[in-house]
Formats: sequence, structure tokens, C-alpha cells
Amino acid sequence: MKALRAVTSLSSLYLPQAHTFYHHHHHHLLFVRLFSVQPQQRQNDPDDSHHPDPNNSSESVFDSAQFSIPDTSSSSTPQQPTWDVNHRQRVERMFFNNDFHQDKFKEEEERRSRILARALLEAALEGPDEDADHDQEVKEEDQKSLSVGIIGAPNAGKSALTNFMVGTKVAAVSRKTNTTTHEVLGVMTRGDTQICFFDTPGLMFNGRGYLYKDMKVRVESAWSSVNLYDVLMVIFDVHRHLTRPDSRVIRLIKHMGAEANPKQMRILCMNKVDLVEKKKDLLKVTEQFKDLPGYERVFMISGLKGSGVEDLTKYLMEKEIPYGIEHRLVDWKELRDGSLRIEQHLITNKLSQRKILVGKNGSKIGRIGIEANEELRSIFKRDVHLILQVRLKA
Ligand SMILES: Nc1nc2c(ncn2[C@@H]2O[C@H](COP(=O)(O)OP(=O)(O)OP(=O)(O)O)[C@@H](O)[C@H]2O)c(=O)[nH]1
Repeated sequence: MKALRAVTSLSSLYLPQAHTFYHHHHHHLLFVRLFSVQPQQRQNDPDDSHHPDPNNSSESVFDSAQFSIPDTSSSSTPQQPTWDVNHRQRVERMFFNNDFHQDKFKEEEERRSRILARALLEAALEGPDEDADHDQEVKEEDQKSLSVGIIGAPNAGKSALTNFMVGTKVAAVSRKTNTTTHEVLGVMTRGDTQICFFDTPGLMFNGRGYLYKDMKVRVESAWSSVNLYDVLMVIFDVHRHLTRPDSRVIRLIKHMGAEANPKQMRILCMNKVDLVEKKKDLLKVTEQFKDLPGYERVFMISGLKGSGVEDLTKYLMEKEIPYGIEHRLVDWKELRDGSLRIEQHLITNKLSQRKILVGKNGSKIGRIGIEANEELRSIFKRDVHLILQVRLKA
């Protein structure tokens, strides 16, 4: 039974739980290692080309028997964040110069999010401008983008964090107050993934000079659009929280963490840890918010000095794995030699999601499989033969 539970909760392997900063070291090693994993002897099904049905393609299958797990001692140097001014400018042109400043309702927000996704993709795919760098070529099917909404009180450190992540100062003048327009704070490009950070103003400190009616509409519209982000990052000033707690901030943290949202990952960032002298105090704060199931994870960071930011970035980069994937345990049995054989399907609705999960020549499902296999082995303390298959919902 325990085995069954462990396997059915395979999803938790891709979506680490809160408190995982305790296991961070382990996780980091895995992450580094997984990037160097390559299939050993992937068998190409000669029939592949004749099968338009993507569920029959061999690259969508991970079979642990085909992999060897490389040495943990090798590590790679993390890439530096790059700030692609051209992408940002194009996105801004396409996205914000249109008529989005009129506050409309949900359809409008959804339309906006679709347009943004397309704009990001197009910006990434367009040929380089005359003065653009020629360093990257990203094919459409390899391009991934992740939208991250950042919620925090004024002064929580949203800009400082984004600036640190994207590696360049975001023009402070471009930020408006008294508006619920969700502005792009910055776009970070690493390899084939773009992470777009949005400001989400108007959510808590909404009483700045609006007539009540107008304000109410704006606040509602701001809340509904928050649900469109892949990731929601709630950020607060932990130094201030320890010295002068703000009940509105506490309410926001609790509200956002109250319930898990299956369509959105939420993380809590304790910012400005550099100002906290007694690090023990940080644990007190973690303790205070530990019963909030809505947060996948808590990060302790200094957006200004950068501590913890690399972890956060890595964590976000892993989120290219789409949410809402169904896991189906197809078969599991104990073999005579004591090992386990587990077969699991990952089922997605969309071809695009399937592509992301499979990765180039099966690299992503391979990575997931290796990680899952290791975890299962350490849970069961025995050899595990794991077979994963990515399928499209029929
Ligand atoms: N010591 C320290 N100061 C920080 C940190 N992050 C931000 N700050 C400072 O806190 C102040 C507010 O930071 P911002 O990044 O502008 O905050 P914001 O959330 O974007 O604020 P609004 O624009 O009002 O929404 C600035 O003076 C930053 O320098 C941090 O990690 N450590």
C-alpha cells in the first residue's frame, strides 16, 4: 500500500513540497546530474515514421533499463541570467501599446494572456534585429515560457528581485502606481526557456485615490487575472515582518496560501534576509506560515544581495513541466529477485504539453524518469525498473 501511495504521488517529485529547502542540497545535486543524463541505447522504433499517433512514438517512453546514472561528482557551472532587451521591447510593443489599458473583464484578461504568450513566442522566434545578438536560435517546439506574477506590498522588494534575476535594471519610470495594469517587470531568458515576471498591483493597497466603485472593479479584475499566471510568487519583507508586522501583509500571505491551486504553483519568498541578524528568527517566521498548504515551497532570499536567488531561478526553470498532468499507475509488481517493476503513464491534454514533457529526443521524460527512479529506489531500498510513458488524452 505504501508503495502504491508513493508511486501515485510521483507528481510530488516534480513539484517539491514546502519545506524542501531543508533537502535543497540533495535536490541541487540531482538537478545538476539530470542535465548530464543522456539515453544510453534508445531504441528507435522503425515504425515511428509510419505512425502519426504520437502515443506510439518511442521517444515518449522512459525505461530506466536504458539509462545509466552518471557520477554525481561532476557539476556544471550555472549559466548567468541574460537580459534580452529586444525581447522585452518587442513584447512591450505588441502587448502594451494596444488597447489593454481599458479595464475589462475576464475574457479580456484571458485574451491578454494568450496574446502575451504569443508575443513572447514570436519575439523569440523573429529573426534578430540589426543590432541584436546572434547568440540564440530557438525552434518553436523547443521554446518554453513561464509567466510569474509577483505579489507583494510596496517596498517588499519586487523590483530589486526582478532586477537581480534578469541582470539589468528595469526602468523604474516605467512602473506606474494607481493602476491594475500588469506590467512586465522583466524577462529572463536562459537557454530555451523564457520567464516573464509581472507586477500585480492593485491587489491589497487599493485605496489610493479611487472612487469606491471604480476601485472595486479594478480590484476584482486584478484578482481574476492573477489566476492566469503559471506561478504566483508572494514576496514579503521578512525584516519588517519581524520588527513591525503588517496585518495586511499577513492576511495576504495566509489568503494566498490557504488552498492549493492545481492550476498554479505558488511560492512564498521571505525577502531581505540580509537585514535579519539572528537567522533563527527566519525559522520562527517559517514556522508561523508552515500550515499553508497552498505554497509549494518557501524561499529565503535577498533580492538585493542575491542570496537564495539562484535557487529560486533554478526552481522556476524546472517549472517548464506543465501543470495538470494526470498520472496513471498502469502496473506494478514485485519481481522474484526482489526488485520492483513500475509502469506509469503521464497523460496530457495538449500536444504542446506532450512535446514539453517528452523533450528533445526524449530528454525531458528521461530526466524525469531518472529522478523518479532514484527517489523510488531510495524509498523502497531496492532496485526499481521504472517505465514512464507520456500519452495524449484520447
Ligand atoms: N537590504 C535589502 N534591501 C532590499 C532588498 N530588496 C529590496 N530592498 C530595498 O527595499 C526597497 C524597496 O525595494 P523595491 O524593489 O523597490 O520594492 P518594490 O516591491 O518593487 O516596491 P514598489 O515599487 O513600491 O511596489 C529599496 O530601497 C530596495 O533597495 C533586500 O533583499 N535586502
